[in-house]
Amino acid sequence: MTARNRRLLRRGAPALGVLLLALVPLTGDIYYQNMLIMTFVLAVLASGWNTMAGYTGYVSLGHSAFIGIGAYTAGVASAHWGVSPFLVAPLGGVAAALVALLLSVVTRRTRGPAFVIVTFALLELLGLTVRNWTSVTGGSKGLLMPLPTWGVDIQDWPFYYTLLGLLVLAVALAAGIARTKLGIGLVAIRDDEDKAAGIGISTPAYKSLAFMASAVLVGVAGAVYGYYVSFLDPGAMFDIVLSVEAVLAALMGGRGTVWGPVLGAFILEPLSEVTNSHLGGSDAGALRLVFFGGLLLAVTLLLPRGILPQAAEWLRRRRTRGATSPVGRRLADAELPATPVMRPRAQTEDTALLRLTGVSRRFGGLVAVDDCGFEVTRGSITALIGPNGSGKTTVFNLVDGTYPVTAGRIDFDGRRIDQLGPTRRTFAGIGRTYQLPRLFPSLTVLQNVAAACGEFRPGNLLRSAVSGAEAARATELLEFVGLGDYLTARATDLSYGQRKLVELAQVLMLEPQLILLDEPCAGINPTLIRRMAALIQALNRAGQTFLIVEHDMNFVLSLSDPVVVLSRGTVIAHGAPDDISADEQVREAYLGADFALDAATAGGTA
Ligand SMILES: Nc1ncnc2c1ncn2[C@@H]1O[C@H](COP(=O)(O)OP(=O)(O)OP(=O)(O)O)[C@@H](O)[C@H]1O
Repeated sequence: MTARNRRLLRRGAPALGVLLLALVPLTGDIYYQNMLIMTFVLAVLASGWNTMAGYTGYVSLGHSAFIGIGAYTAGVASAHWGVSPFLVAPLGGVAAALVALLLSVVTRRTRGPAFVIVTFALLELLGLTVRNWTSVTGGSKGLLMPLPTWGVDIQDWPFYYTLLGLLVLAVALAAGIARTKLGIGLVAIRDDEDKAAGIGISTPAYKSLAFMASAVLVGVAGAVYGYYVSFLDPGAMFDIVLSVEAVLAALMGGRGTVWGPVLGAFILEPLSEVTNSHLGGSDAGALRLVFFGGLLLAVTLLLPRGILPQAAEWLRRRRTRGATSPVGRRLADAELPATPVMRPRAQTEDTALLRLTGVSRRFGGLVAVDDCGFEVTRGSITALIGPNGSGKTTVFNLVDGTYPVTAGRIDFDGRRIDQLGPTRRTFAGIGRTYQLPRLFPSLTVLQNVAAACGEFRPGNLLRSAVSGAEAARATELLEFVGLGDYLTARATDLSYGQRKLVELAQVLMLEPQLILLDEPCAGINPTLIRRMAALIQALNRAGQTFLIVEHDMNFVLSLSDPVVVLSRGTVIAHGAPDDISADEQVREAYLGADFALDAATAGGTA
């Protein structure tokens, strides 16, 4: 299929689907009309859940709480003001979004299973509140909604078309988010939240926006749904089964995709109807829960990625069958392209860009860094070397804000930074790579680089994820590190060494003043080591400051000046490479008595 036909199909199929759905009520079949109304509610709920769990990675088991919030907000408001619930339905969306905002603030440091439990608790808490706030909500007796004001001849059409409209909006919102910088940031958070914070993604703001987006339309749909069922019962409005169905729909169709949750809802709701009509008696509720729990288990085991991603993978394999992957090609030992121009930053008078003074870090009884102090001069390539476990990576983690210091202070560019969070240190001008590269596996190489942001500009969040000057810059940086041919490759398809180069390009995207490189040569082949050395030198000639941790002594001693040596978390030597390699204490603690610098293999840099 040509790209044009694919585009046509992508736009035409949804339009045709909406048109067909719009025609259903005209057939006059009440059974299917009601089934579709419930399907729309589930699809909006599943789509909202997907924005929180599929895009952002925060799995909620209480998402149906937003249905209840919307329904009760509209029910109480319409009773109070004596107006149609349709008119106050948007208030249901506002209330749901505000609760979602509160949830994002309360759970700022809560991840994984703890977050799941919080969302379940939220659902229970709201149900309890509604049950006990009798004067406003009617308590356990429930709340009667006003009767519809239209004639029986048009049946439930107003509910049907409003919910269909909400479903279209939900899909448009999910698709819109996926295309923006916000969306790419959410996927980065899902893949590796700490790393995302380290490349300048303001995770609290992104998560708050995502949570609100995941709740707002669910709240409006809840208001319409409440009016449709005509009676608000706390048990039904804050029902865990509805949450489980939404999770199941999204997982079945494809978590993290735009259409997966909708597809899942259109499969699941008819199934639910069947179980409803066949599972009667007093145990019907429990049996349905067991049925959907079992289905959830089956989907997780048999279709872990969901129908749409699995189908897309199958198509991709078919398309690329027999083709050789460009990713396996050896990087040429070619000339480097021109060094990218870095944005000049205002500088202070201080010649030391980074200064650690009396810094210590304990992990329980273990002192990983002990009264450590050294400076990184502007424009230098400073090496930080020392035996395994001497505290080098911990120093990096203290400088970039991954860990707080136990004692001492860290100054960067003339100001104290040890109280700042990781993202603010990134904005201050510190960029960092990792011993084991940490790229976002769900993003392409270009997206990985473009996701990095050196400052927070709220206006940017709704801009296209990878476009304009930013895309051009990310491409330029990838070409500079030698990976211009791999822009659309998945980060996970690259070799280990190539990932290290992408991570360097990602850091350069931040236009940092200081780059911390954690073992840039570990596990990569000699060609890439030479390329890495050439890149570092070219960037340094253009004014870039580096602090490098590395065990390849030929590489690091030929590249750096000065060299700082750590042993047991303390600086034991500091000086020029020749002095360091001749230092008795350093030889004894790290280099070995017979150490000699091999200029011929020194990263090709000698
Ligand atoms: N999060 C942590 N919790 C507990 N102990 C830690 C933690 N991080 C580091 N350590 C300990 O701190 C000490 C220093 O570790 P660190 O990784 O900083 O050493 P390193 O010099 O980078 O070692 P290598 O050269 O092997 O990478 C080690 O004993 C390590 O086990």
